[in-house]
Amino acid sequence: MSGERRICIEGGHPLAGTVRISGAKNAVLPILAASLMAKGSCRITDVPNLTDVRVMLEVLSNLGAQVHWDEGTLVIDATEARTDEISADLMRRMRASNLVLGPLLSRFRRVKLSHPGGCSIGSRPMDLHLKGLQNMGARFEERFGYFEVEAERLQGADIHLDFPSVGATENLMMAACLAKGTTVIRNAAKEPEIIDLQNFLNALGARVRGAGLDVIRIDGVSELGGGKHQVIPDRIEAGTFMVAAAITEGDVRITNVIPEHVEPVTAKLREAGVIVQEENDAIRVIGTKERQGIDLKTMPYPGFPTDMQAQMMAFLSIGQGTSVISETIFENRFKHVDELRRMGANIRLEGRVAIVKGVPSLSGAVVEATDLRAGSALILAGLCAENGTTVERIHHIERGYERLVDKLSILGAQIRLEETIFSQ
Ligand SMILES: CC(=O)N[C@H]1[C@@H](OP(=O)(O)OP(=O)(O)OC[C@H]2O[C@@H](n3ccc(=O)[nH]c3=O)[C@H](O)[C@@H]2O)O[C@H](CO)[C@@H](O)[C@@H]1O
Ligand SMILES: C=C(OP(=O)(O)O)C(=O)O
Repeated sequence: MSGERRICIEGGHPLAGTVRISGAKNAVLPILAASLMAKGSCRITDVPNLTDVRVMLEVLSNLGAQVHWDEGTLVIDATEARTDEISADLMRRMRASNLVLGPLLSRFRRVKLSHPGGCSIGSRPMDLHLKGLQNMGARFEERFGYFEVEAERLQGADIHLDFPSVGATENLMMAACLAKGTTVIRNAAKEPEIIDLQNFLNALGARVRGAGLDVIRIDGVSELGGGKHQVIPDRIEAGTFMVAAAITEGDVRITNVIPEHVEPVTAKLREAGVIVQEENDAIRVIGTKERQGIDLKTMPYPGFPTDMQAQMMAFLSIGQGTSVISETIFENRFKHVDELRRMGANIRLEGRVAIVKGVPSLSGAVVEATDLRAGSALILAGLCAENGTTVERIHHIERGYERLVDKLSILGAQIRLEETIFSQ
């Protein structure tokens, strides 16, 4: 038996009410990888139930970590963990599986993992991760699609990243925790998830400072123990709900948000005519008919996040203005354009720039989620389209949104999950 899941939406219902944001996927994944370095029990709360989290937990269990997960609280004890080959299948299922490289190398001095490969948004090489580890004394070989990386105890080093890569910053920060001496990472990524990782590592006894700035310093320690940590709210899920309120001309209060983390989205929605009211840890978004075309360019934090580009494009597809969207982070992150066109959007691509000419309305169609955020953009388009929309290949969406269909239903969306079972 095999099944095919899809999401069906009847558009045209303004969203209203309150929605709570889950813990951040991009914060919890490096935190789970980091827990492999701890000798002791780690208690992590606000862990979202996502496919990517489940895959990472499978990786941890296969490496001998004890994992207990109950209602958003995870207890992980990796005291008895060992280094082992990580199956190509697990590596393929989740890009962020490459985040175990730094922790395993640092603790066990040897690691073998298959290349996580590219994905539909770009080739996603790991050269910056490996170059940084080489600076710390690691040697690596790439054979038959596997990386074999080895080191004596890693040595602190002065590392300048050519680009503020999120994953490379995280891998090097984690590797440096158990290294001998001090590591300095310059031109580091400044995303909020990097600060969350620093807080987790320090709760385990690491000595990391500077996360959120260009330069991060890590004084190596000989061992990490257990600790407690609450994962920060997911700024991309929050941004997606902000656009959901705007695109349906609804009125939604979004709780468990750090407003500063979604500031780039807030600024662009306001520029486009949406009302956004900030509270301490909540945001209220009120959509209006007065939509303006805007220009936006994806940039490393605190610039506009690439992970919100597709959702904003769906929003800007409707209205009177023309918008210009430049994607500077990933070379192939416009796959949603063809699908939005199927729904009547008027979008022209010129290399890494999309020119979006607003249309009065979109019409429902059968469309395909080509990646995680492309999928959420199509759901947003479906929420305001005339007639019904069916979004297929939703396993991409389930990688990064916890209970998306339920949360949208509670806000008044006419949306349901459908499963067709085929017998073979
Ligand atoms: C699990 C997680 O946190 N994923 C996020 C993380 O991905 P990820 O950590 O993979 O993103 P990076 O910041 O590393 O990648 C950004 C750019 O740098 C390039 N690059 C990266 C590393 C390297 O060694 N060489 C290289 O050329 C990539 O191909 C890409 O073009 O940050 C991205 C950029 O904000 C987000 O879209 C992803 O949601
Ligand atoms: C690209 C994303 O994630 P990942 O790096 O896990 O593929 C994303 O969250 O939009």
